Amino acid sequence: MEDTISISQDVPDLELGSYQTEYSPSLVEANPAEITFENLVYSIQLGNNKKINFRKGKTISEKVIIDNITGSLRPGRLTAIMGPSGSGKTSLLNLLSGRNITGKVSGNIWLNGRPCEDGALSLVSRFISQDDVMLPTMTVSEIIEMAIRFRVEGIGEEELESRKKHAINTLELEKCQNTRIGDSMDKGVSGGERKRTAIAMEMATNSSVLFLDEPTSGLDIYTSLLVIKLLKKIAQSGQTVITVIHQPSSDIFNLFDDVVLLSQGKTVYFGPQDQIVPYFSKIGYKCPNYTNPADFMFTDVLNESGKDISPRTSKLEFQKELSQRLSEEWNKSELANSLRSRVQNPNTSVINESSFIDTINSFSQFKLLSQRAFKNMARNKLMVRIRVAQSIIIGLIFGIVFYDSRNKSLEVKIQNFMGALFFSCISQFLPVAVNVLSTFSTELHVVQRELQSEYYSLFPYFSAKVLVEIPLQIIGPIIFTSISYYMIGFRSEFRYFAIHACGLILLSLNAFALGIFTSTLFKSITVALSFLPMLVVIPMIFGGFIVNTGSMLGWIGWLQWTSPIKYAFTMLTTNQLSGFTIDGEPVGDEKLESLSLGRFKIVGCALFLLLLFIIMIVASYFGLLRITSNGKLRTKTTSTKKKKSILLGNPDERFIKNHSNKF
Ligand SMILES: Nc1ncnc2c1ncn2[C@@H]1O[C@H](COP(=O)(O)OP(=O)(O)OP(=O)(O)O)[C@@H](O)[C@H]1O
Repeated sequence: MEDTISISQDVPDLELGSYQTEYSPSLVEANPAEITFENLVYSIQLGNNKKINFRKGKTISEKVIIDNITGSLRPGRLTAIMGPSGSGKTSLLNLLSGRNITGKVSGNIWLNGRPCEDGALSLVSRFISQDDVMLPTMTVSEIIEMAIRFRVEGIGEEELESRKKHAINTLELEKCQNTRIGDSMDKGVSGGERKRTAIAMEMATNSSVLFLDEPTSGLDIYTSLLVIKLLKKIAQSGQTVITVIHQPSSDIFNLFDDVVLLSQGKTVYFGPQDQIVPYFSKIGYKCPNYTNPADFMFTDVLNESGKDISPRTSKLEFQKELSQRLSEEWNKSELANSLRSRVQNPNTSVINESSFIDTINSFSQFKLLSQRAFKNMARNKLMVRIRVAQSIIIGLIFGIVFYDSRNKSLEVKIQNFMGALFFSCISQFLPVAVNVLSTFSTELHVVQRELQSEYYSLFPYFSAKVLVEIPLQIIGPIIFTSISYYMIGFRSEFRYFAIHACGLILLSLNAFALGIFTSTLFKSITVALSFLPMLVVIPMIFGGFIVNTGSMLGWIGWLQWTSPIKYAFTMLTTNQLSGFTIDGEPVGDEKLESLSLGRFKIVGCALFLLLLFIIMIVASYFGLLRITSNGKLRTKTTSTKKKKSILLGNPDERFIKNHSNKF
């Protein structure tokens, strides 16, 4: 291994710091990958927020975000995508990597000449997004370790430790490696440390292509330089590295091999970094000596003072005209011609299996995710304590309010029993659904990000989540029943107690599934929380206590059979009243009949509760699938197997003619 890193002949000799002797990004030999694309257009429908162009009197229903971009991103080179805010940098990165796409896409993308405009690039690339959400209960070291374990099947402890150490040292995370990520309520690592952890997660494993969306935002100048130098080193190891960057310092700017400059979704420059100043000088924008070229581009080129623009022109129109003019200049240039010719003659070297991002098998994913979920739950003490405290406090309140109802007069006893049974059901339904909804919605952001990065797939995650949460949904009703049951004075034999607890456990599981399902219906937790009462009120009304379900109109009465509260209430009531006699009078059965709870008894109701739970869990899974696959490119070839076979196959016909000797 080298002792020092020589960045490049033509960049300043910058000190890399101590990490350079320890870190080698070439953990796995990268397959050279050239990404070429032609006439890429990405537009979105404006939906209800249609924009009216008053001057022309037309309604614009479509916004063009990426406007006809052609280019090539080469292996062994570090490419920066730059441009003013809103110019389409992130959209271009997403489009190329096949992530977060919600609009219409046209044009072609190739990897070594193989078509991959259907998001196939995600199979060979890692993506470090701006959004660095992570599980707040995990430490920096655990997060990096988890990322490696998800990527490398059966990794040995020694290799794991060495990769983790490399990543931690490289991103200078030693000081905070045992600190939890934290969140707004429970402060953990700083913003910059969190960002570096997100980068370290992806850097601990290798691939042919690395996309980064503003990896230096929130970092100080020193750390930003450190990160870009690391990217340079990774590029030099043969990978194709593409990063979106905002206002780089001149030291950082000089480290880039290629620069893509965008304005209003159009290409203004796409070529070698060292040609950008001569190019703009040639078209009339001379960069003064000792000025950071990046600053010059932003202030003098992309925002030139509008001296030759009519005063009546709005800023937006001025920007549009300027972008149009600069992009026309670009299209006429020699550099653009050579870029187009490169796109027509790409590197067509063979792509092999080792280029694909590794993920461990589904069973290993499930095991890892279960361990993580257990750890997360154990550390999320507040939520566990709230759930246990809720059961204790509500159990005590019920016990006190309905205390010793067994020894009251018959009317009072029946009235108290009914009230206690119904509200026991409510107490194990409503709070559970709300708790699950609020905690799961927060976790969902992390899961979405990890699914997008393809650490694991949804099924192992979901199975692990359900498996780990079930014990908590069982403990709550058991605590509640243990406290309240005998205080209220329900039937004393153990089997009645057990049936009572079982009914509440099944109901609590239904509430858990409803909470997850509701969180998959909406993107915003606020909207989901506002919608939840409706999903809870209906089962309550049809629960068999508030309204006599036998007296309901037929066309609406069927709703009672969708209410888990109804089944649990019927189960609990039948358990207490069935066969209950006073002086040989079947008082209990008469009361049961008058309630018109239907023909299902204890076992039938338990089975229906189980069935509703399964239906709701399956619905939650598909709900999750819907929201987590939102934004992935969905076009003609959707299956991963098919995408892989295209990448492993021959290049596009048009390149075979040009490159008959290249593969
Ligand atoms: N799904 C979408 N719906 C509506 N507008 C969108 C959508 N995606 C992108 N845009 C718009 O497209 C433009 C480009 O967005 P993009 O995020 O790519 O810009 P950017 O150059 O990365 O900006 P920044 O530097 O501020 O992150 C913006 O005007 C943005 O509002």
